[in-house]
Amino acid sequence: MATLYSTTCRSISYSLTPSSSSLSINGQNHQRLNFSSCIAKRVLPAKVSFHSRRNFHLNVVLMQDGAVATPVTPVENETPFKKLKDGLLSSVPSTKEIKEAATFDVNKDESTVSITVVGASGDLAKKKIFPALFALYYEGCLPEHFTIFGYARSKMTDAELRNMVSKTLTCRIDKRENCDEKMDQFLKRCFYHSGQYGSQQNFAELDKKLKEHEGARVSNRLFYLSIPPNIFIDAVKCASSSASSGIGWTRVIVEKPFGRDSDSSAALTKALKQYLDEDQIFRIDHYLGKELVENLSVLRFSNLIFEPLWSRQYIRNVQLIFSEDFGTEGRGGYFDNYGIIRDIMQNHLLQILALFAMETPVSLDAEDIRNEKVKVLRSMRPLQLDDVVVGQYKSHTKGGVTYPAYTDDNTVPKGSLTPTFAAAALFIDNARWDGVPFLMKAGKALHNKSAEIRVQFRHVPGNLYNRNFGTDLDRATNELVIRVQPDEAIYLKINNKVPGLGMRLDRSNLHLHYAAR
Ligand SMILES: NC(=O)C1=CN([C@@H]2O[C@H](COP(=O)(O)OP(=O)(O)OC[C@H]3O[C@@H](n4cnc5c(N)ncnc54)[C@H](OP(=O)(O)O)[C@@H]3O)[C@@H](O)[C@H]2O)C=CC1
Ligand SMILES: O=C1O[C@H](COP(=O)(O)O)[C@@H](O)[C@H](O)[C@H]1O
Repeated sequence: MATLYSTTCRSISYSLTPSSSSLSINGQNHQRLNFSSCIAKRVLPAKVSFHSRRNFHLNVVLMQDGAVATPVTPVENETPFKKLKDGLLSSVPSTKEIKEAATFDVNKDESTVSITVVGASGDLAKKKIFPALFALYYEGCLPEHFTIFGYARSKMTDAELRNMVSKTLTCRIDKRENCDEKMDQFLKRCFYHSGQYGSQQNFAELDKKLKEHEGARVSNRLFYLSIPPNIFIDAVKCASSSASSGIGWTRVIVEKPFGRDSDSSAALTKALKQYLDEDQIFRIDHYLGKELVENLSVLRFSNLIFEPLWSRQYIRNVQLIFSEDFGTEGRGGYFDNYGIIRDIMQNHLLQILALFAMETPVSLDAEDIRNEKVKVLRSMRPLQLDDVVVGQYKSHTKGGVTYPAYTDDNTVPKGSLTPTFAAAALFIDNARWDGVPFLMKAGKALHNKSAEIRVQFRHVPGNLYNRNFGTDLDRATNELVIRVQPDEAIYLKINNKVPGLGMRLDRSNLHLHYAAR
């Protein structure tokens, strides 16, 4: 049993059992969660964009859990690769295309790419960025001449960085050939420089080291900001003044959250633009690169059976669910300033919602998709406090192991009221979705790690078979489940006759299980 408080800090009770949980929003039981005990499969983000002196752009999207890094305004001299397709699978260049383009773009020019992971000692760098860079390397999609630098305040040698990174590298599931050898080669290309994020001198030292590796080649530089947002500007200022490339491009990948609210987001953009042009800034949301999120639009727009059902006429509610089975674990310095709504809902879940609910875009071009997403967002009703529940995880003991409360984390201020759990009912006031609740639920330190989209369809009116189910109408509702992670799957719950004599019905799953493909 966890105690939650609402946004006005009223105490309410929320019961959570290992197999399911039920949450009441607006007096209705909208939420049904099935927590399975699947083991989380680590996933990798990456979308790196290279740009040569000839202004040839290459957006490399390779990872099963890749991120979509998008400059907001289009860049001149666009090639087909430049147009990011905002998470649509069919729009992403194949590995072969990427390799060919990488060879054409970078190697022919004998240019080099230096990737600096700013905040290399942190969670994101360890869990996602280095593994993603290795996966790019493994697939042969990094240019011949590249160097990776970790940059953070922590004191570390190159060898210590390599040791840290090596613990998180994995080979992609189906390709293990030469993996150890490739890892060794990759690690040899990784270096570390310790420095403060606001120190011009420390970035100038980094610049010197980068130059040693780049030699006389055209040097393109990418800075990946894997740091808490409050130090983005310091780092960008120093990187652009003291460590940007003299004769190649310099680009910066910025992680979410892009501010705490509309004003701070605008202020962040304004501040970034003091040092960078818009086409140097790549904002990233790694959920858009997850396989099943990419597949969402394919599922909708290339299967005639789904699109006609995709509206208030047939859909009762849509649930967007994120849960993690671990807490902040030392990330409190960042997390406590943001909370679960800004950490997960406002970006990852909202992007999925927009992709789910948008009208058919004119084309798969990024601008066209963005336009449709914007329409969805503009049609959304401002969230009412009564439609939100927030909570914070407490300490509990399970199987003899005691798990800490959020406020037990040393990096979390004592007495913090920052929510680590939130559930909200959102509404899109347009012709397609009027009255359909989009239920978001996100939490840390819950029973399992998973991310799902659940689409619950309406009851069959006057269902002939009602009595075969008794009065439990929920049991008879069709449900489409898109399991983003772990163990990616799409399944449709249907009612079915139990084979044999008589007329007994049960629920069956029409299943697309990725692991079995
Ligand atoms: N973790 C994740 O899975 C994801 C994170 N993100 C985003 O990535 C960014 C980084 O996240 P994450 O890696 O989790 O963050 P961390 O809290 O792990 O911070 C990264 C590094 O930044 C430095 N740092 C931390 N706090 C401060 C501070 N107050 N002042 C100066 N330096 C600090 C630390 O390095 P040192 O002390 O060595 O300098 C730390 O190792 C955030 O914007 C987050 O939203 C996005 C998607 C997923
Ligand atoms: O953006 C974030 O995402 C991670 C979860 O990402 P996943 O790909 O592992 O599901 C989350 O842990 C982190 O708090 C948040 O900043």
